[in-house]
Amino acid sequence: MNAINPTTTPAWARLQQLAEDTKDMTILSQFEERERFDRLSITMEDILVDFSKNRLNPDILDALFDLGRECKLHVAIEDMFTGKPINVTEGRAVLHTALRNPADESVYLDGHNIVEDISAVLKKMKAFADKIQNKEWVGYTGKPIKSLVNIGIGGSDLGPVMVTEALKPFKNPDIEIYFVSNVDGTHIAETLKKVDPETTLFFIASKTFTTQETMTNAHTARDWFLEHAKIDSAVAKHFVALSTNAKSVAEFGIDTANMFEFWDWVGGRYSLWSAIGLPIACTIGFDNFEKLLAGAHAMDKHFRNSQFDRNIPVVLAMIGIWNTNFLGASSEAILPYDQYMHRFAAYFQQGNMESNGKYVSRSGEKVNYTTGPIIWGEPGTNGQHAFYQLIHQGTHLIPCDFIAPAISHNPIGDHHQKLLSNFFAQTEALMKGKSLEDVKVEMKAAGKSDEQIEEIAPHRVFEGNRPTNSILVKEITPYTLGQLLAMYEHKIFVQGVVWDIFSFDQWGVELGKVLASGILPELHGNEEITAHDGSTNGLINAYKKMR
Ligand SMILES: O=P(O)(O)OC[C@H]1O[C@](O)(CO)[C@@H](O)[C@@H]1O
Repeated sequence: MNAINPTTTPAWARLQQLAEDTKDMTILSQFEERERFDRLSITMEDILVDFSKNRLNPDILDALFDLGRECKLHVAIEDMFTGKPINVTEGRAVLHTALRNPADESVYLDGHNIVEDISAVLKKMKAFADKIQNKEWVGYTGKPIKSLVNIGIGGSDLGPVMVTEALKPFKNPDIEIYFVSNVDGTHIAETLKKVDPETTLFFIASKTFTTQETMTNAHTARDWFLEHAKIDSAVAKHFVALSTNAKSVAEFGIDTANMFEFWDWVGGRYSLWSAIGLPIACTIGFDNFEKLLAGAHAMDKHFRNSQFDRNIPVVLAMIGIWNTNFLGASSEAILPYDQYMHRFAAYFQQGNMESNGKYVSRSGEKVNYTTGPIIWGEPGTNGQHAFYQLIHQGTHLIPCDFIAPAISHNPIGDHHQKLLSNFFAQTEALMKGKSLEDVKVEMKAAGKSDEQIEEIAPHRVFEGNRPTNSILVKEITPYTLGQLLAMYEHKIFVQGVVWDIFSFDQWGVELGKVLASGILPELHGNEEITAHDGSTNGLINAYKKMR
């Protein structure tokens, strides 16, 4: 992969000039072109992506796609799909896309067709998920499994949590699923209160099988289970592992026959498509899990084969780059108008920030431009009553993605129309704003005095011109959710390529882990600690006195 500093490309210089030339351009003025909505929206099957409410004109869009070309984006896309070792700092390929390939489409890595390995694990996952769903997998007292507990963190938690929540309408009503991630004992303690050892199955989900939080929770769960079951052999019926590390799985005491394997070319935050997705398959059924994979595969094909200006992930990525690097945005909000998708933003917080939160370029130098934005968000309409004030009238430019299904899984009265009226109104308000003149006219009509108008009117003005993308989905199903997830994954990938960073490692999380393992033994005794800086020593010693 060629390292290209994007700021050295002709397109970057053009975009800087365009940003200067269009600094007074309003989004609304661009709608004088009647076809703008048709031109700046893309429909793929049951998903409509409208990006017309952005500060874009045709020249800007052209320059953005040129930037992609000048950063060799087309080469990078092929490198990823064909298994080149693009995760350079860890010496690995990045092939989560192969996990959703149809079984008859080969993908070769080091001369070996990995789709065969993937199919074998999927077959094993199907057999297991079917047994859980059909109440054929029984616990040590012969009762079928009713409760699933996934113990994992980061990519071994957030994906399954988000998907099982988003697809709750497809859940088997006889099965409950719980997630334990935090090393705070409260998380496991509160979860264990809700489940019965005779009917509970634990997934120990960890790519490395070394992560402190997961291993600590896994040991606590096993101790709790054995306090009830008393016999070690019962563990086999109640613990399965989802991992790449067979040796550590065996050392923990899980029979490797109960291990569902994945591979080092699956990044943790891209792993819900692998064995890490087993809790999803057990909850919504394997058929639905396959539909999730099929939706993602459809988006993979769209991404790999569509020209840049009709390519949803590329368009979203390049708009994000425009907003970040040329308009000065430093965060992006993801706002699903779907209560079931309440963990969607949290999921892509990891996906995006662990991937593109980097200041070192692929050639090892500190970048001289902004990279990955801060990702955050909550479902609408709750967010409207919490943080939208700042999005409308704050001093930060916060581009937003609004996402909603046209059809609700809970069509009660006019709830859904009210929900969607808010979605549409918010994007309109963010674009149009409200002028001082309009505020004054409105206040006058409401009988306010000139003095009151003078004093209050400025506070009621909305500048508008705030960019949004609107993503309308016919219905949230396993298939369309798979499409949406792959869409954002590829957006992140494209941005990493243009920003010239390595999106598939996460060295930034290591230092804290190492220091914590050094501090842990220092917390055991009561002696005063002096090995650190003044603040850290002070905090440790204060903790020892307080406890
Ligand atoms: O699946 P594992 O190996 O337990 O790792 C969990 C998470 O920890 C990280 O390595 C760092 O936080 C993530 O990338 C990963 O998803």
